[in-house]
Amino acid sequence: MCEDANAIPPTGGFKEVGEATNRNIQQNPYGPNPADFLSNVSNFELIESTLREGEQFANAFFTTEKKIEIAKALDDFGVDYIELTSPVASEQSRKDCEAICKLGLKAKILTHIRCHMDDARVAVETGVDGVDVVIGTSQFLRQYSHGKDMNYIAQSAVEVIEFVKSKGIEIRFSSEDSFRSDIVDLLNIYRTVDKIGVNRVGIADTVGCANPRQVYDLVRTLKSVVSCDIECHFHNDTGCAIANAYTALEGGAKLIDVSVLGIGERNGITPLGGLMARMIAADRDYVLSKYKLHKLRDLENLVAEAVQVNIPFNNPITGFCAFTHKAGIHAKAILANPSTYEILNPSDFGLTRYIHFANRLTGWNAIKSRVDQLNLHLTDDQCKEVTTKIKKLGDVRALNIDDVDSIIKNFHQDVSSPVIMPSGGTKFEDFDFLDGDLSNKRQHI
Ligand SMILES: CC(=O)SCCNC(=O)CCNC(=O)[C@H](O)C(C)(C)COP(=O)(O)OP(=O)(O)OC[C@H]1O[C@@H](n2cnc3c(N)ncnc32)[C@H](O)[C@@H]1OP(=O)(O)O
Ligand SMILES: O=C(O)CCC(=O)C(=O)O
Ligand SMILES: [Zn+2]
Repeated sequence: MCEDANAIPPTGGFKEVGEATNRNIQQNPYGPNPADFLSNVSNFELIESTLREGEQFANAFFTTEKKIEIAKALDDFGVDYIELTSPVASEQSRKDCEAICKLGLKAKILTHIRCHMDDARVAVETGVDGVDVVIGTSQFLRQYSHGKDMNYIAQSAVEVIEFVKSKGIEIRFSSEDSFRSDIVDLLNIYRTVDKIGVNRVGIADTVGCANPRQVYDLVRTLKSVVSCDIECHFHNDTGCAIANAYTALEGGAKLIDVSVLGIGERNGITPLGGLMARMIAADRDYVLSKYKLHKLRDLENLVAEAVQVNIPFNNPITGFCAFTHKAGIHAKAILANPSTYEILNPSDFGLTRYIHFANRLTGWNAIKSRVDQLNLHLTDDQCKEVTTKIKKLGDVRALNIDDVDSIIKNFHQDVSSPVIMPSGGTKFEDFDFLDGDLSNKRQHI
């Protein structure tokens, strides 16, 4: 049976291509597409917004101490930027921003403000490394939020950007609700702010309406009119936040906004963990060189506890069954080579895989590996026979690991010292020992 995930060759499961030389070239089919010549899939950065967008999550209330703990954990994980709530949101928000700036973290600290000089004046005094400025450009927001036209937006953007730049700190300009904004308006405003030396421009899918093709097209178009970096922010209302982030990088965006578990307004934004899952499939070396992935689970637990939610069962990487294999066909192949049914290697995240064999979908290969683990000796035919018994009980009720182990041990005992019945047959005590809870049904391999 397979030892652990470290036994998988790093390129396990990938196609070998290239016959021109004697060497076979290993190519990752899930990596950057050479046709995306502007792609930043292997060169992306993270703007971590748990302490800004995440604070807008319905359940979030972060004390100063909790913010500091989260900021330190994010920094330790290796995020490039940490974005904080606007210092004009409240007195405590400003003080917290100043306190986090004083921590001396490796990550650059940003604060997020409206496109207004009143906010900018406060922001630059907090000690941040950069300011993220945003203003709505869609008809909806222009009419119902701030009520300003594109000329006014351009003027105030230039004023705020020049002011922040004069303080020697980074400045990003973003249009809110970009995907429901007029493309000509968007390109004009981005061209204007790029000309005056903004560090980054941002695209925001504020309502989560965009799909990956729209994202790719907008990023590619924007890339052709600005020379600065492009940052993207995706809400997850229609379930595209991770896919949109990936496609944005393919199109040439450089920075992606994320939050731990995706917490944010409504159902949130691109989750840090989910994006890590996507990116490690694309470029494992790059991701491992930058981010301490084995800290992900603790980081998610920290934030989940702070905002009083559970880690979703189907969360990428850290969902309780993210590396659990159940059906017999899967289990057999996984035991032979985990790459058969895993695109991610759990050991990259400090995690382990499991075979769930205590159920009626199990197969004799999984049971045989359990027999081996129990240090018992049964022939293949005997393993098949005991598997039939396990499946039979599995048809009656949910099983746990003790159920299966008891069936195996009894079977083993009987075949080792058979009870001779009057008819000359062999009797097995089948299921009379079965009891216990239904937890712990998994076999760790
Ligand atoms: C999509 C996003 O997530 S953007 C980030 C959202 N973040 C926040 O809202 C931070 C927390 N917010 C707050 O604490 C408050 O909303 C504050 C302090 C920013 C403003 O509070 P108030 O002055 O009481 O205004 P209120 O919240 O009711 O309305 C927002 C105001 O900002 C204006 N505004 C909204 N967006 C922008 C913008 N991008 N640039 C400039 N002004 C804006 C609105 O016109 C409105 O102004 P009004 O006073 O003329 O009505
Ligand atoms: O500043 C940004 O780019 C995004 C702001 C935001 O949270 C949003 O538009 O959803
Ligand atoms: Zn948002």
